[in-house]
Amino acid sequence: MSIIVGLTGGIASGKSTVSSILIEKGITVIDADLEARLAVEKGEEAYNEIVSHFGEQILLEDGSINREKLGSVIFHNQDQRLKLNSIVHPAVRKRMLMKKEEAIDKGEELVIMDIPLLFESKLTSMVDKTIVVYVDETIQLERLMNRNQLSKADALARVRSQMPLKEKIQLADAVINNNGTIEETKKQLLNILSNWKAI
Ligand SMILES: CC(C)(COP(=O)(O)OP(=O)(O)OC[C@H]1O[C@@H](n2cnc3c(N)ncnc32)[C@H](O)[C@@H]1O)[C@@H](O)C(=O)NCCC(=O)NCCS
Ligand SMILES: Nc1ncnc2c1ncn2[C@@H]1O[C@H](COP(=O)(O)OP(=O)(O)OP(=O)(O)O)[C@@H](O)[C@H]1O
Repeated sequence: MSIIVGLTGGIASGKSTVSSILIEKGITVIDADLEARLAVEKGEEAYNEIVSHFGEQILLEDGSINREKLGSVIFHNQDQRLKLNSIVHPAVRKRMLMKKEEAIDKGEELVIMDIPLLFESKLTSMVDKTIVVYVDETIQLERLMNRNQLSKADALARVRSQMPLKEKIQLADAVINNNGTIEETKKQLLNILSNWKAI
């Protein structure tokens, strides 16, 4: 029997950091951000729909999607964000479910699905248990501004485009507090998984 864990949190709260710890241990992590990138590559259906809705000005010279530009549109405009979600999310869901089935078929005992919008998109039925990676908003903004070279206003717009982390905590089976060091985060993660007898 496989146990499927949904790993979520807020933007820049530390999901990828937690995922890397798991990947190092040889555990399969299915990454929604990665699947979303693949789903909008040139030639994919979602790519064509994005170009027809957002126009060719959303493309780079090589014809691929200018992610920085698309981000600056959708993180400041809810209607455009919902439109992009409606184009990309069905393809992402399909890819994620395929990967999950593959992992189950291989007999993997623990499978992690790293899904930033797990609660917003009501995808909890895809998983058995949920972990939220939490950080205080001040730390979240600092890390996001540093990682993406964003202004405070742009970072705040991205944070505000998601369900507040404090609400996600209420919905989670387990919470990792990632305000501290990565070592502290790792300890919490291993503790949760061993309580669930997942490792
Ligand atoms: C807007 C895009 C082009 C920006 O690309 P960029 O390379 O700068 O960011 P990346 O894809 O790595 O996402 C970074 C983080 O932003 C947040 N985020 C991304 N898309 C959204 C969204 N539609 N709503 C809220 N938060 C989002 C997530 O926390 C994600 O982990 C890209 O995020 C995108 O295509 N988003 C729509 C698909 C989506 O919802 N992806 C999230 C998981 S399915
Ligand atoms: N405990 C920590 N201490 C210091 N820096 C950290 C810690 N955890 C994560 N970071 C840094 O914070 C940033 C955000 O972390 P990470 O990329 O793991 O977040 P994420 O939740 O995967 O983000 P996104 O939603 O954008 O995909 C990264 O630059 C990462 O190196």
